[in-house]
Amino acid sequence: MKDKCENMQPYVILNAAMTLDGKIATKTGSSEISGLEDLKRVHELRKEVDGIMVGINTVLIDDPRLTVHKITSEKSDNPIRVVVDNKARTPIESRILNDDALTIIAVSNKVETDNIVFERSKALGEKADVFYSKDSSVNLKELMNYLYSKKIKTLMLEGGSTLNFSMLRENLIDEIRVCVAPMVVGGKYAKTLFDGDGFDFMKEAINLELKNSYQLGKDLVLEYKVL
Ligand SMILES: NC(=O)C1=CN([C@@H]2O[C@H](COP(=O)(O)OP(=O)(O)OC[C@H]3O[C@@H](n4cnc5c(N)ncnc54)[C@H](O)[C@@H]3O)[C@@H](O)[C@H]2O)C=CC1
Ligand SMILES: Nc1nc(O)c(N)c(N[C@@H]2O[C@H](COP(=O)(O)O)[C@@H](O)[C@H]2O)n1
Repeated sequence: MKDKCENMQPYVILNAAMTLDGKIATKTGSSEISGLEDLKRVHELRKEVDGIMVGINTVLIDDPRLTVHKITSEKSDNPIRVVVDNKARTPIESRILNDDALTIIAVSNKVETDNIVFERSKALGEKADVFYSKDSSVNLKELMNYLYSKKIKTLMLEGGSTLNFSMLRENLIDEIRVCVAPMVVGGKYAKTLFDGDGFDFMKEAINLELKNSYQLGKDLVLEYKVL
């Protein structure tokens, strides 16, 4: 993986699993999509990177560990975990705050005006490193520079769809690796690989180049470079 030292930003790989109809979770938040072989691939990637990042909704819905636990590993293999969490809503008892790895919680400038957010960020500071953004929604470029300064040279982005789109729109994603499972769930309220506001016109679309594709068990893995 290349070092993006010229921008002082980590090299970012978005990894996700989706159904053939592009959903990364059902409308109720159920998201067990990858087969066992793909989960092993995901954990090999977690072992390879310096950091792993998710949005706060993913923490609230999945309570993920974001450690390397589906393959043989040691604690030192776990990447630094990062949560993009405007209002410091990460529950203190959540698994992402356990002792398995360091965690960084990125909060917005709401800590300056909202006392409850300030108190929550202070409590989170007991268990994690808190990054304070200057903007009302975490400034992702600023955050990438901060993560790079913390020696995170490679970062795995693990969703959800809102954060995925913000990172894509800000041109912060270098690669997309997606597992397409042979299932269809439908539903206009089910999360897709990229949600957020979306673009208005096709000419604004982010272009990709397919670099690799292969079958893993029943799943298909597609690897793209973001152009
Ligand atoms: N199948 C898969 O590979 C994966 C599925 N998921 C699923 O995705 C769903 C959660 O996705 P979402 O609801 O879209 O939430 P999300 O996990 O993307 O979190 C979005 C939230 O992050 C916060 N945020 C702060 N600054 C932000 C910024 N600059 N840009 C964007 N967000 C910012 C906001 O509060 C925003 O609402 C869950 O159901 C989870 O299971 C999540 C990861 C992987
Ligand atoms: N690659 C992949 N395949 C799936 O089927 C998934 N549901 C996910 N979800 C991501 O993994 C997180 C759970 O991590 P832990 O096992 O608890 O460490 C979940 O929050 C999503 O980010 N990914």
